[in-house]
Amino acid sequence: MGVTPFRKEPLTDFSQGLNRAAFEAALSRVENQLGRDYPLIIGGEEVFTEKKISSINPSQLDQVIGYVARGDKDLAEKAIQAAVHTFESWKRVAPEARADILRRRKHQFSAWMVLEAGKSWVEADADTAEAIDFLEYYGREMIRLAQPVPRIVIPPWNFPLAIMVGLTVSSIVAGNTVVLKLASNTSVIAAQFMKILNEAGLPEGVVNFLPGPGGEVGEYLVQHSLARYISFTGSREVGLRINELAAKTAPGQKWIKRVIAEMGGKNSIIVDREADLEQAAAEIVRSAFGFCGQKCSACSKAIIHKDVYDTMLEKVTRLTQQLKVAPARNLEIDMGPVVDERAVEKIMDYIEIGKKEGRLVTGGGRGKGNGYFIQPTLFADVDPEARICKEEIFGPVLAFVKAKDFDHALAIANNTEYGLTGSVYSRNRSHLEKARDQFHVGNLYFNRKCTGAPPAASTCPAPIPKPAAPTTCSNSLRPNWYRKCFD
Ligand SMILES: NC(=O)c1ccc[n+]([C@@H]2O[C@H](COP(=O)([O-])OP(=O)(O)OC[C@H]3O[C@@H](n4cnc5c(N)ncnc54)[C@H](O)[C@@H]3O)[C@@H](O)[C@H]2O)c1
Ligand SMILES: N[C@@H](CCC=O)C(=O)O
Repeated sequence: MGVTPFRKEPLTDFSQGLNRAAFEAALSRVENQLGRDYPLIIGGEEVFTEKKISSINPSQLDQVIGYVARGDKDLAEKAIQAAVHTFESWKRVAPEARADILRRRKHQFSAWMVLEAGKSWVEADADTAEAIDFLEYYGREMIRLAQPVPRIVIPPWNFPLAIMVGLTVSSIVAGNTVVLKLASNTSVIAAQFMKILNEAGLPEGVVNFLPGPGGEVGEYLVQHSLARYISFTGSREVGLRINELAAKTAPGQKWIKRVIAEMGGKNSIIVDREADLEQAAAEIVRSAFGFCGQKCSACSKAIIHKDVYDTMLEKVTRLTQQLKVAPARNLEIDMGPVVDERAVEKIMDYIEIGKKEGRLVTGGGRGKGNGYFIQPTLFADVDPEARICKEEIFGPVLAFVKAKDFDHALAIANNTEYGLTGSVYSRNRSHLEKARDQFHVGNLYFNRKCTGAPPAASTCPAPIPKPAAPTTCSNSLRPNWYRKCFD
């Protein structure tokens, strides 16, 4: 049977009153459901536990989003046995991903993300659209995917719908069964998604829902003799630990475990002497401060040709100072809160480091309000060897670095152990060609921001050969692998 071609889910136009009203209504509906209890789901059975994960609204710390049951090693054992048991029947069934069920509740899922993850309306809408894209994409890709096995899926909290859905659905459409070990911060959104899978008619035991601490439940699953495939997205530190643990053979283990680990980034935008500076400035600000810089793809290093450095610094500073930081519940914000207290501490530590390594131009402190707000922060004249130029901060902190020429800019961009995304703004074709060869990243963009990779939809005029994979970014399951385009 033929399938219709993949089409990217359109984003919501919030300038339309009807769309704003529909989103407001979804927020109100979700607010009426706050504070509920959510069970684990193992082999289709709901399991409530004594210990619970309390999920709170990072924009408003006294608001509880929900209480989610907390897995432990015994429950992890049950979940893996359920996945192995169900695998025997599921591997013979070829289901379709039912994107329509999620599409009908689009705003509702986005509303959960506004409240639980602190995403702005626009960022939450894009996350939901990407989740729908993954359902559509993997529904079509199922026949090309690997031999089925029981899988462990470990997503991060920062794309609480899109990445969790992408990792889970890419597994199940190919006939795998899944133990889904969630990030605790955003487990209510995932609990809502479990309801959708149930409604779509997914048999019990195909996806087993297991929130719980990474060090305890995650490591137990990864080391289990029956775990055969681990799909992980998260920090480099945890990804490398999982890779190491999975490489050790457990007693009774028959198969060599396979690990897909998509990890962190330290991403640069290069602005050349000949470039559209207005566009570059606006998009540096979006890439650096959209969702508070809490994207693996976020720009945290702006590398600027010396001839346009002062102009760019002035433009980016002005735009940064205009950003409105406030609770994510309101449409008219540019930045909501960061996700939790740990994130606040880590980011504020980096800001203190930045004060010693560069010149603080704007920001540098906590934002106002009863939430995890941090001001968008810009450091200028940062040395390429500075820590804030090399380490992933995962927050709203941007370093400006001056380059002598284009080759120097590329060398600064590549001066990191990460290799995830990067952009070049230039009108010089030979510089773009050079970047195409020498900029060491997984996703490279020309004259476009470095966040917001579209699943499956390539705008490249022609395919370009794939280079050796960067050491800390394995995107092998991602449909957007190594896209280099002019747009
Ligand atoms: N490359 C990508 O596509 C991509 C996408 C999104 C996020 N990220 C990265 O993810 C990070 C932010 O997400 P995070 O804070 O959730 O990351 P994290 O590594 O702290 O956690 C990711 C997941 O791993 C689990 N975990 C933690 N310790 C574990 C252990 N010892 N064993 C097994 N599982 C364990 C967590 O509970 C969570 O579910 C950033 O570094 C970001 O760059 C990468
Ligand atoms: N898909 C997102 C990155 C996900 C990581 O956090 C982007 O391309 O900006």
